[in-house]
Amino acid sequence: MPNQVANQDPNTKFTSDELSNNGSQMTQKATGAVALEDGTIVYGRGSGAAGTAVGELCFNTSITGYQEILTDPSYSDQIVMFTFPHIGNVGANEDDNEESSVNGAKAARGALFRAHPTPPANWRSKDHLGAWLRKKGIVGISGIDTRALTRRIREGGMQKVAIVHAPDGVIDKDALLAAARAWGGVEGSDLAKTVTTNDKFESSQNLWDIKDGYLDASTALYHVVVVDFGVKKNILRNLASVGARATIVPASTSAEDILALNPDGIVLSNGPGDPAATGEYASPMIKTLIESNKPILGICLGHQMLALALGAKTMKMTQGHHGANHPVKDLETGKVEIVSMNHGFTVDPDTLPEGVEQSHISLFDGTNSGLKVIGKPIISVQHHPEASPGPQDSFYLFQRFADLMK
Ligand SMILES: NC(=O)CC[C@H](N)C(=O)O
Repeated sequence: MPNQVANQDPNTKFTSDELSNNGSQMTQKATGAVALEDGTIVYGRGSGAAGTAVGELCFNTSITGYQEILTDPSYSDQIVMFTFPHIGNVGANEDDNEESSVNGAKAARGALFRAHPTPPANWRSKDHLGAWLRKKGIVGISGIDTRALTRRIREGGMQKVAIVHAPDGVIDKDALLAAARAWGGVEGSDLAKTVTTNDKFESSQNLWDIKDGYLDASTALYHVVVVDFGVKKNILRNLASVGARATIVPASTSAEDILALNPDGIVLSNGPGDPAATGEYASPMIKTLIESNKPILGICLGHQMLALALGAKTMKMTQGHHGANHPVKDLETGKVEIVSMNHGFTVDPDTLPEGVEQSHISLFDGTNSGLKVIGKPIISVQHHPEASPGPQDSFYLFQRFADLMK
C-alpha cells in the first residue's frame, strides 16, 4: 500500500537532531532541513525550489487553500508550516494565485509539510504542487513533525528560521542556523513597499463560480481606489461583486493623488510586515483620507495602519492568527462569523482614541478584529472578508462598505 507520509515510507525515513518523529535511523539522506533560531535542527525531504530561504515561521491551520495561502503577499518574509498533514492533493493552477498578477509580488518564502506532496487529483489542477513551488521559487520541506514544531511556536512564539532544499543532500546545519539567527525579522520591517504595485492598474474581475467560472462583471456603480500594500485578488473580485470597479495604486501614492481620482470609496489593503514600520509615508496619507470624509474600508494590514493613523497602537502577537476557522463576533449585530485570519500583529484596543470603537473581536483570545469611526463612513477588519481560502461568512462586509458609498 503506498504510504504518503514521507517519514513512514521505508525509503524515506528521516530523523532530526531534536524533534525526531520516532527516533528511527535515516535510511535515505535528507534533502531538506529547517534550522530554528533556538538551535533546533529538523531534517526532511526537499520539494519545490532548491536553495535556502530565511523567514519567520508561522503555522496555518487551514485544511484547504494552500495555494491561496502561499501566494498571499501578506506572507512575504514568512515560512508557512501547514498543520494539516496532506498538502498538495488538489494540485495547483493559475486561477487560485492570490498575488496581483501585475506586480508579481513575492509571497511566502517557504513551506513545511508533514507528508510529501503526492500527485494531484482534481479537475481544476494543472500542476503538481512540487512543480508549481519550483516555478514560484518557493522552497518546500516535507517529512516534518509539524505537530511538534507547532507546539514549540505556541509556547515560545514565532521564530526566525532558515530552511534548505539541497537535492544533493549536502546540508551545512551550522551555516543554516547562522542564517536564521542573522536575519533581522519581521518586527520593525516595512514589507508593504516591497510587494506593492509599481504602476496604477484597473480591475473589474468578478468572483469565481463552480458552474460558470468567473462571473460577468456587473455594471459598475462605484469607483474604489485600492491602496496596494500587498492586495489579494479576491478583495478586488469581492469589490466587483458589489458593483465597484477598482483602481489599484502604489502604497506610496499621496492622499491628494488618490482623491484626484475622484473615488466613491477607498480600500486600504492587506499586506506583509510590521504596520508600525509604514508610519512615515502611510500615516499622513491615511490621516488626509480620513479627513476627506470618503468611505474607507481597511483590511488586515490596512486595518492596522488605519488604527495607527487614528492614534492607536499596534503590537506583535506571540503565535498570531493563521487559519480559516476563527470565530469572530460582530459586536453590532451580535452575530458570530467563522473567518479566515492571517496576522502576526494586532491593534491594542486599550489605545483607541475617543470616537473609535471596536466593531469585531476574536472569540479565540478576545483580540481586536474590527474598528469603526463614530460619525464617519469608516470601517475596518483584522480578518479577511475576502476569504480565499476560507469561509464566506464575512462577504457581507463588502456590501456594508458599498452601502456607505451609496
Ligand atoms: N494579512 C495581513 O494583512 C497581515 C498584516 C500584518 N502583516 C500582520 O502580520 O499582522
